[in-house]
Amino acid sequence: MTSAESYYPDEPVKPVVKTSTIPGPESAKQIAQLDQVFDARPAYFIADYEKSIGNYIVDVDGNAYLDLYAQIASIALGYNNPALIKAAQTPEMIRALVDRPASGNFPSADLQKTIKQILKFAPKGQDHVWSGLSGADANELAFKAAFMYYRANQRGYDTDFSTEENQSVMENTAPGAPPLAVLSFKRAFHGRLFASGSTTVSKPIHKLDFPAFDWPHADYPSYKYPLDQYEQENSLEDDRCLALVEHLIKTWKTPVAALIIEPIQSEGGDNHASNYFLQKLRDITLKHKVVYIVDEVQTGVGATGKFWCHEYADIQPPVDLVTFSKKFQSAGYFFHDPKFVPNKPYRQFNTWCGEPARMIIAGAIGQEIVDKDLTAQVLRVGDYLFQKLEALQSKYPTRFQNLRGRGRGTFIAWDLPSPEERDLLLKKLKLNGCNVGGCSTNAVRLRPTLTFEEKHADIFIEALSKTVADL
Ligand SMILES: O=C(O)CCC(=O)C(=O)O
Ligand SMILES: NCCCC(=O)O
Repeated sequence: MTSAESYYPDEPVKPVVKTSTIPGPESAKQIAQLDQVFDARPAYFIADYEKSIGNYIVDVDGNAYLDLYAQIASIALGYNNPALIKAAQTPEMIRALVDRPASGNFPSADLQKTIKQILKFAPKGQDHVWSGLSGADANELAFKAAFMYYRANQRGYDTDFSTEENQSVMENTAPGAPPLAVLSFKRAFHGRLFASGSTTVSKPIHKLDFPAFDWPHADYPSYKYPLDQYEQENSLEDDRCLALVEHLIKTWKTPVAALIIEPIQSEGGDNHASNYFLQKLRDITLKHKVVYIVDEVQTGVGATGKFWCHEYADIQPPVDLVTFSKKFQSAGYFFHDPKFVPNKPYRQFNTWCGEPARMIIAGAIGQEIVDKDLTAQVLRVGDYLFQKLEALQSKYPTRFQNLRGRGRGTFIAWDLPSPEERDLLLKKLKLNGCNVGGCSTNAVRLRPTLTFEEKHADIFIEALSKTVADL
C-alpha cells in the first residue's frame, strides 16, 4: 500500500472543477466578506479545510484541486493527515494549546521530550536547537545568535560587558550596538521583518518603505541548463560568485559577521547552488571567521529527497546554523557549537521561546517521514515527474525553459518566457484542476507534499499538457 493510500483511502481519484471561474461564486462572495476584516486581495479562493484531504485542496464551491503548492510549500504530509490528527489529540497537545507556557521562565515537564524528538531530525552535524515562531523569526534569531557569537569571539566568551558597552547600547550606538553586517545574496528570500528584510532581495514589494540595514548582497550563481551540458560555464559562474563573496567580506564598510544562503533560492526563482559552491562558502567563512547560516525554511523537511537539502553538499566542517520553518510547522535554528548559547541568560529570550504545540507537530511530522521513508518516495516520484516534464520540454521548448531540479525530488521548476504567460499558465492550471505556484516573476515551482505519488504526477502532467497546448 502506498503512503497516500494508507493515509488517505478517501482521497479523490482526480480533480473536480465545478465552476467556470476561479474564484467560483461562493469563494468570490466570501473573499469580499473577508476583505472587510482582512486584506483578502491575495486570496485565490476560500478553502474548505475540513473537506481537503491528502494531496487535494477543496474550496467552498466544491472544486477539488490537486495541490502542488501546499500552502506555499508548507504542508509536509497532506491535508487532514491521520498521524498528525492523532498527535493533535493528545493530552500533551491540549496542555500546550490551552495553558501555553512562557517556556523561558516556566517550561513544562513535556518540553525536554518535545525538543529531543525534534533533535532526532536535526541536519547532520547539528545537535542543538532553538525555537522561534516563523521563518523570518528563525532567521532573525539566527542573526542575533551569530552577532553574539561573533562579538564573544572578539571579547572572550566569559568576559563581561564593559560600562561603555552597557551605556552605548542604550543609545543604539557602538560599541554596545556594533556596526556588523550579514551578507546575503541577490534574489534571496529570508523573510519580511527588519533584519531578515534587509537580507531579502527578491522583489521590491517585500521591502518598500522600510528602513533597512546597509548590508552586502553578493551574486548567487546563475546556471545554464541542462547542467550536464554547461559544466564548464557553470563552474566559472561558481568561481565568479565566490570571488565576489570574498571581496565583499574583505571590503564591506562594516565587518561581515554572518553569511546566509538558501541552498535553492525558492521565492527568488528556484535558483540552485552547486555542492561545490556551498562547500567553498564554508572555506571562505572559516577563513574570515564569518558565521555560516543555511536557510532551509523552504528547502527543508524532505521535498528535495533529503531531509535537509544542504546535506547533498556534505559541507565540512558542518555549517554553523541551519534555520527552518514551513513544512516543519515549528520554526527555529539548529546548531552544534555550544558557544551559540549566549554567555548570559535573557539575551536570546522572549515570552514564548517557541510554540510547544507546533514543536509537537514537528516531531510527529519528522517521525512519519522517517518511518514511511518518504524522502526515498520523493526522490522516486521526482525522477518520474522530471522525465515527464522533459518530454513536454522537447515538445514546447519556449514554455519549459531552464527546467531544473533533476535529482532534487519534487523540488522542480522551470521558466516561462514572460510573467504574463506564467500567470496565465497558473490561472488555467487551476481551471484544469491543479493548484500550482510561481516564484520569481516568470517561474513555475512545484511544491507538492511528500505523499505525492506517480498517480498524482500523471494527473498533473495530463492537466499541464492540456493547459500548455491551450495557452
Ligand atoms: O513564496 C515564498 O517562497 C515565501 C513565502 C513567504 O514566506 C512570504 O511571501 O512572506
Ligand atoms: N511569496 C509569496 C507568493 C505568493 C504568490 O505569489 O501567490
